[in-house]
Amino acid sequence: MKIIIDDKIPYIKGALEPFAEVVYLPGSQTTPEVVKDADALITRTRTKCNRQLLEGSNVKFIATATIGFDHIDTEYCREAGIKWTNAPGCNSGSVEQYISSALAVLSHKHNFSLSGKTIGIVGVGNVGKKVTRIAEAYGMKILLNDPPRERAEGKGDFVSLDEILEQSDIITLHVPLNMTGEDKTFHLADDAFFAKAKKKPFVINSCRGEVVETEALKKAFQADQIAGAVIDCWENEPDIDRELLDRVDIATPHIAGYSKDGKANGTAMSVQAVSRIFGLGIDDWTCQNVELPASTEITIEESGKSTEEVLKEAVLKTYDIHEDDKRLRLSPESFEKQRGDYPVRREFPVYQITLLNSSPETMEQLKTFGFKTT
Ligand SMILES: NC(=O)C1=CN([C@@H]2O[C@H](COP(=O)(O)OP(=O)(O)OC[C@H]3O[C@@H](n4cnc5c(N)ncnc54)[C@H](O)[C@@H]3O)[C@@H](O)[C@H]2O)C=CC1
Ligand SMILES: O=C(O)C(=O)[C@H](O)COP(=O)(O)O
Repeated sequence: MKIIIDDKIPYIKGALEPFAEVVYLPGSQTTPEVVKDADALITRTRTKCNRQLLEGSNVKFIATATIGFDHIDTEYCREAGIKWTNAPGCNSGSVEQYISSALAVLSHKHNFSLSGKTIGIVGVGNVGKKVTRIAEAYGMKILLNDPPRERAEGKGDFVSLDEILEQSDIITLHVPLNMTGEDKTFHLADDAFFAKAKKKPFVINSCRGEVVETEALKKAFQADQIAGAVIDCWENEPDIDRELLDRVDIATPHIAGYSKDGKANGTAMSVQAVSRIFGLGIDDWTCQNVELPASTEITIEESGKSTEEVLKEAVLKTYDIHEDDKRLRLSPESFEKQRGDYPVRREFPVYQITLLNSSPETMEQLKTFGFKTT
């Protein structure tokens, strides 16, 4: 058996070598010639798994170590009898941390409290649910939009996209990239979307670049329809629009999901999937030696601070989104390299917080974020 693995997938070396010939390659070098005699691919968003790559090959199974699977032509795979899987939820905690940090930085930069502001969450799956949790802890009012869930589960608390646009101070997008169909999300944020945004909101896109139409977003800035934007996912990555880069509040190179925890989950889920499909007997394989930051202990003095201030301080001590923003602005041409060389980031549950002069309410909300507390 031969398995081709993207060489930017961490912690995987040695896992499959006892069962197969394993070849590690950059996503860009995963060509039709290379995959011709492979049985399985373990891949990332950078490899388009379509007819052009796969036709006439031996590939029977593709595991992508990511949540999104818009790089897999699922219709072609069905026709060709190629099974595939993604890694649902693997880095949703990382995106939650990214949004927590982005909200903290926006509120500092524009001098407003998150508490009492209305956040519209579009797409309420693994990521959207976690963002709901942290937004509630910050004291925000929540509006949820998810038509597929609404159809399946009933109206419940869901609202229309128009209501989100009319009432939100901040809108954050967490939908998959759907190119067509009833739930199309390609250019979901277009001219009409921004024209309906009544409260001049901040817009956050950490799902897929193509969900927001770049020209429409630039026009929305010019027309003063939005207060600002946070962009992690861009159209035409890695060749991103420089004018947009200059306009947005926070710009990052598609790294919202790049905590080590998220990467390790994606790797483990992919290895386990290959094991199940080919009967390798390592269905419970997990990653070893996931790096920790220099310190996982945080001490915060609560006196004189609101719960929101303490939460923002705690979040920024684990992950300050400014660092990613600075690197991208300094060197937008090295977008892909910055992703490949991404520093160690760990999610909230690895951190122990000591809160001095603590209030029960703040302790409770720190726990909601997933911190260990004393
Ligand atoms: N920037 C990054 O590093 C990362 C980006 N992502 C992106 O975020 C997306 C969401 O991730 P998850 O929440 O884990 O996925 P998920 O599949 O758990 O949830 C997506 C939700 O969006 C809903 N949805 C689908 N079409 C919709 C529409 N037209 N309008 C409103 N809601 C709609 C679905 O019903 C579902 O509840 C992924 O598909 C991926 O593209 C995910 C992880 C990391
Ligand atoms: O999981 C997803 O979906 C993502 O967008 C990933 O964080 C992207 O990771 P790469 O596959 O591009 O490394």
